[in-house]
Amino acid sequence: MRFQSDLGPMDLKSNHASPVLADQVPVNMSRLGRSSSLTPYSATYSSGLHLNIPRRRALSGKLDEVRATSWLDAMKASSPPRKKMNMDINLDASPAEVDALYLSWVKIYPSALTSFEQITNYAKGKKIALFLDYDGTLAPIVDSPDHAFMSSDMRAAVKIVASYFPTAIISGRSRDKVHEFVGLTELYYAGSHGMDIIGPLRDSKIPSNNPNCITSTDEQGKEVNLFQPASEFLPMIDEVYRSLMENTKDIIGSKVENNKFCVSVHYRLVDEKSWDLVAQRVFKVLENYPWLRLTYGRKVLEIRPIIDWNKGKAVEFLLDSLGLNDRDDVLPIYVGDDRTDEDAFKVLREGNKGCGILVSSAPKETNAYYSLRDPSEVMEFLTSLARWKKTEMATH
Ligand SMILES: O=P(O)(O)OC[C@H]1O[C@H](O[C@H]2O[C@H](CO)[C@@H](O)[C@H](O)[C@H]2O)[C@H](O)[C@@H](O)[C@@H]1O
Repeated sequence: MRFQSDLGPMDLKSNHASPVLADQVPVNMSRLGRSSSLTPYSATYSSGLHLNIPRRRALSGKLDEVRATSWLDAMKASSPPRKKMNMDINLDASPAEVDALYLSWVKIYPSALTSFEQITNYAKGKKIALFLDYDGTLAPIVDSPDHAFMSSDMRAAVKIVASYFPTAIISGRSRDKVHEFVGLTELYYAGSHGMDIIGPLRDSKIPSNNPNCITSTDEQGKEVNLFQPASEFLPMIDEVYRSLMENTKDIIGSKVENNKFCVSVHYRLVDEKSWDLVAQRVFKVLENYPWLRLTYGRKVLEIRPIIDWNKGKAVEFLLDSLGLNDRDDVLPIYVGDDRTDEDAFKVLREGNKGCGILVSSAPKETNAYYSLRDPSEVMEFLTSLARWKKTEMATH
């Protein structure tokens, strides 16, 4: 299966000249191993997915300076106001130029709504598996992370689509929090960027001796697989959460969120003049935690274990648990809006497995094949998918 845009097969390298900063930046290169009681480990489950702690390289002080500047640039560029677009685009562009840029971008990453027929043509005779990000995808981005509610219409759309296709929510939030927001029991949930997964129980390939994967029961008493590849990091994450709270408490507007296996430091409500202060404080705290790394999302710095695990691996894990991985008769669709969703888009693109749909109203470098402007278009897409399936079932 090969997805193709209106302009022909995707060639990411030639689409955009200047990719944004690489997000997998390990922190505290210089104090490697000083304060951690953890030893490097490598875990695996039998489908061939590996959890590796990457080797660290020493960085000079000069490089550290470059890194800090790059982070500030990245922080400024994340979730840009519409008139500024993002750092791939000329910052001085006028609204008309911005619109023109969007129109040429959407030719490369066509709307999943206007390309709906193309998508359902791929899906004919296949089983769709649906993966949905939460913030910015099912719920609009709002100032306060505690108030990122999804609408009841969106909930109804997710519920109906999940009645036709296996559906999972994959979020950077803690699994409990995102489950609470979504409020549907019929879905699978992966929180902490995939480091906390509740998936289906099957006579799966996961070896029973894998300490990160246990059989558990969900709130309904149903048996499920609980996979927590970063469980060893729990005390460290709690500690760093407290330390970040303490060290940022004087920065007005900053907010630290405990997402169980990762921590978010929000700066959406911080005066832009203090963004470098936020970055400095976060770097300072992380100096003591060589086994944690920093990534970023929409006006948020995210601190997480350095294990080789992400939303892409979570998609593979869930497909595997569902018995749907590496099958020609399966079409996984992943819908997400942020940098961490790119890992999932990449897995689907590289394995020619399925399609990623980026939710964005601004041009962005992406590994997705299609785009949707905002959560309201996501809702329309989900509703259309359910309607299409219903008709297909009635006519076959
Ligand atoms: O993977 P996701 O479900 O997209 O989670 C990523 C982060 O989402 C949340 O932060 C973002 O949404 C907030 C509410 O709209 C917004 O205020 C914030 O600026 C955004 O970055 C969540 O609060 C984070 O913990 C997640 O890491």
